[in-house]
Amino acid sequence: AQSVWGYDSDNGPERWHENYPLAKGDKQSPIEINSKDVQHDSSLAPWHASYDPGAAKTILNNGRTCRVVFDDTFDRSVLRGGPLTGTYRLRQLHLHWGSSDDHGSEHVIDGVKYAAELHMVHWNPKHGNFAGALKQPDGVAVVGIFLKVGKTPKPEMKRILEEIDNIKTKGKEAPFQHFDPSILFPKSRDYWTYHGSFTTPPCEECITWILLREPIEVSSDQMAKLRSLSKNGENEPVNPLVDNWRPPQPVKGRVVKASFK
Ligand SMILES: NS(=O)(=O)c1c(F)c(F)c(-n2cc(CC3CCCCC3)nn2)c(F)c1F
Ligand SMILES: [Zn+2]
Repeated sequence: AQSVWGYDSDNGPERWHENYPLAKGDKQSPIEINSKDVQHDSSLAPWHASYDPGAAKTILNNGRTCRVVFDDTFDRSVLRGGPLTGTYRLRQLHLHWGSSDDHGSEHVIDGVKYAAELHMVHWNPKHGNFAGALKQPDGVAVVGIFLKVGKTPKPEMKRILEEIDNIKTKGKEAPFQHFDPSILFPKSRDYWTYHGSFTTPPCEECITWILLREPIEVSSDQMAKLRSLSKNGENEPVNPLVDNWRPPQPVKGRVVKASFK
C-alpha cells in the first residue's frame, strides 16, 4: 500500500507533495520569522480565548502526535480578537517535538528552534463545519505556543504529560476532561501573525497563525516523557514518536505582523 505520509525518509515532508500537491503552495507553514522583517501593526487588537473546561473530551496518540480533542458542536470554547474577524471554535490541540531539547518546533524565530511547539486549532463556524472551513482562507486559526526547556517548568503541562502513559502506542485514546487549555498561555499576550497552512497534509492554506512571542517552560524530563510516545501500534516494533515537525517553508513575499514593538 502507498506509504501513508509521516516524518520518515520515505514518507516525510520532502515527499508530501506527491500525494498532497498543496504542499508546494505559496502560503505554506511553518516559516522562519526574522524580527528585522516583521512589521509592527498597531491596529492589531488583543486576542481573547474563553474556553469551557467541560469541553475537553479525550487525549489520543494518532501515531503522528499527541492530540487533545474538544467538543466543538457549538460555541463552547472560542477564540476571538487579534487578527480575527468573528469567533473561532477550539477543536483540538496537539504538539510537535524533536528527538533532543535543541530542536523540535516548526516555526523558527530569529534562528531559534524550540524544543516543541503546541498548536491550538480553532475553526470558523460561519463555514458550517471543519471540513468546509479548511477550504476557506479564513477558515482556521491556530495559536502556537513555543516550549522551552528550563528550570521552572510550568505545572499546567503536567496534566497532559500525566496522560502519556495511557496512550503510549498509536490508536490509544483516554478520557481527558475538565481541562482549560488557557492555563498553558504565557504571561504576555504579544504575538506574531501571518497567513499560512496546515503544517501537515493536506497542507490547506486556510490558517491565520497567531504565534505567541513568550515561550512556556517545560523540564527536560517532561520532554523525555513526550518522546516516550510511540508511532507504532501496541504489538508492533517500537518506533519512537519524535521529530514530528515540518521544516520552515518559503515565505514567498508574505509579511509577518507583530502586535508588539
Ligand atoms: N500543525 S497544524 O497546522 O496546527 C494542524 C492543523 F491545524 C490541523 F487542523 C490538523 N488536523 C488534521 C486533521 C484531520 C483532517 C482529516 C480530513 C481532511 C482534513 C484534515 N484535523 N486536524 C493537523 F493535523 C495539524 F497538524
Ligand atoms: Zn501542529
